[in-house]
Amino acid sequence: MSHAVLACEQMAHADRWTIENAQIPGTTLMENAGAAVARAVLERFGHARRALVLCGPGNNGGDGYVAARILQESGMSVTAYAFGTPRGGTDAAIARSRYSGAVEPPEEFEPSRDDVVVDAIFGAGLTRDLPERVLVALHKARSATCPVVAVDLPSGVNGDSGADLGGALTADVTVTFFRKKPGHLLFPGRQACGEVVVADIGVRAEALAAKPPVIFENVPQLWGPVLPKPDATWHKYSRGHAAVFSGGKHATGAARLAALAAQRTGAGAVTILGQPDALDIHAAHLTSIMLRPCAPDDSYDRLGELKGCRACVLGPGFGDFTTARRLALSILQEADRTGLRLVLDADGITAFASESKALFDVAHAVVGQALVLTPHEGEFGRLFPDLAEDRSLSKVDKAVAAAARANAVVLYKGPDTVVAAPDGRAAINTNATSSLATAGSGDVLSGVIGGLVAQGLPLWEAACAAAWLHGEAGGAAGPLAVAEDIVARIPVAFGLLNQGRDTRAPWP
Ligand SMILES: NC(=O)C1=CN([C@@H]2O[C@H](COP(=O)(O)OP(=O)(O)OC[C@H]3O[C@@H](n4cnc5c(N)ncnc54)[C@H](OP(=O)(O)O)[C@@H]3O)[C@@H](O)[C@H]2O)[C@@H](O)CC1
Ligand SMILES: Nc1ncnc2c1ncn2[C@@H]1O[C@H](COP(=O)(O)OP(=O)(O)O)[C@@H](O)[C@H]1O
Ligand SMILES: [K+]
Repeated sequence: MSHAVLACEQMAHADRWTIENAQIPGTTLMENAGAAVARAVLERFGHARRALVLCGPGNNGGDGYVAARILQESGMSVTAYAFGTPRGGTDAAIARSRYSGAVEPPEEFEPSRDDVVVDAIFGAGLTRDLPERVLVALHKARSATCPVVAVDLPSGVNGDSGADLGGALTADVTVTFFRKKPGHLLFPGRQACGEVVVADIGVRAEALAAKPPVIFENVPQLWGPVLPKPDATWHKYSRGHAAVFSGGKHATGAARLAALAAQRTGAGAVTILGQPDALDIHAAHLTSIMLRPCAPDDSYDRLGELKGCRACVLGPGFGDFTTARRLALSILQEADRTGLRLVLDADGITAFASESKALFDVAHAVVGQALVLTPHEGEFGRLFPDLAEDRSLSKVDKAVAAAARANAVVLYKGPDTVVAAPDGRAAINTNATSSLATAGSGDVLSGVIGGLVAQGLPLWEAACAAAWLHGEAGGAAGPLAVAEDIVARIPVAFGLLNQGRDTRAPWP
């Protein structure tokens, strides 16, 4: 199955391309779409007393009328409810005319618990808030607590952003066509969709050749091929050396979590840099991680003394904004010479809240890329306030714009983490669990990224892989996981990949 995700506009283009170039009529695509919806209803809710099909005026409603016809032919008791009339001559009007069963006005819609509701009011063509009569019907369906099958998207969910324009139902199943859209993966859309079934309706993949997709669901196919492969000639430094900057003596835990995570991710050597009193605390907790003193006014050249160090993590528990800015800027200024890459997280991001231009300027001066930013919602707003506030942008749009502005890979955290690259690629992570919502979990993630970058992974792939592994480890650690448990499960997550046992995301 393809893991490309299409914007609604790209989907409409693929539909048109298929109709024009593959000579497949729009009515055939609609037949196939409606048949896929009917199949989902029959497979899951074929025992329902009645199928009540809510049909809008556009092609989404057209799919609904096709499904209504097929459900009726299969012996179910079916009633359609018309929310507007398809324009004459459209595919939807043809679908409407081929359905010979009952069509009632919305006011007649009275669902009960034993029914199944098919929501085919609006899909990709949703342009404005839902009209009152639609809201009333959706409210009735919600109150009836009957199962809901949504066509393409629950009506009210924006296919590009996942925003709920108001009142969308929470479906049990959403049947979409050809490829997923961002709205299926971004919250709150993801929650409204329930299980997402992607149906092949005959739309041709060649339709995407001229402009290949740049948004993906974050699955191992994206980055599996660049994961480090064991090599018999390895030594610890050639495997990859990562450095983590520690906070002061009362804030050492975050750096320790990041360092342990980098180590569990496969970095052959990990060093924590910090002030001597902080290192004393680390020394009491750590064995195989190296410690190296580094005073606030030390030149960053100390990093140059770290053999083969390719990645450093700056920010978790760091506390000192002035030093964070000085270190980050000097690491980036020297990045072309040293090859060192910077994962800037937490306090390292906040340190640039009112001085982001200085960071972006040095990041742009690097040949290639040297910076990964890992903001959560609050940190994102500190670095990119205008993007954060722009309600016309989806989370993917925001992350992509931020990545281009900062010349950085931006991993925008949350239950629907988006990883964007300056060239416009974006992956939406779906392999995560709410057990990751625990203090220190983000520190673990920055360490996983640092560990993968230290092993030579390109930055976007490293961040995507890290989001996936972090989610997998969090899942393995269970609902009451604490950050230490997530670190401990990273090898389990890796093992799953290496053994190709992950059935949700087939290994290439
Ligand atoms: N060949 C294809 O393309 C295929 C497409 N397929 C299916 O088509 C769906 C997309 O179809 P679509 O473009 O017709 O949009 P759709 O979601 O039905 O809504 C448009 C209608 O609703 C109206 N309207 C919108 N918002 C409104 C609001 N808030 N309140 C009130 N009215 C509102 C809008 O009116 P207008 O804005 O023009 O005034 C227009 O009349 C897609 O999701 C998939 O299910 C499949 O069959 C496979 C083949
Ligand atoms: N409900 C959730 N579902 C999935 N992932 C989550 C959820 N809540 C938080 N996360 C993930 O957990 C991590 C939390 O990071 P962060 O907010 O920086 O925490 P901390 O600063 O305490 O380490 C992020 O990777 C985020 O994407
Ligand atoms: K719908």
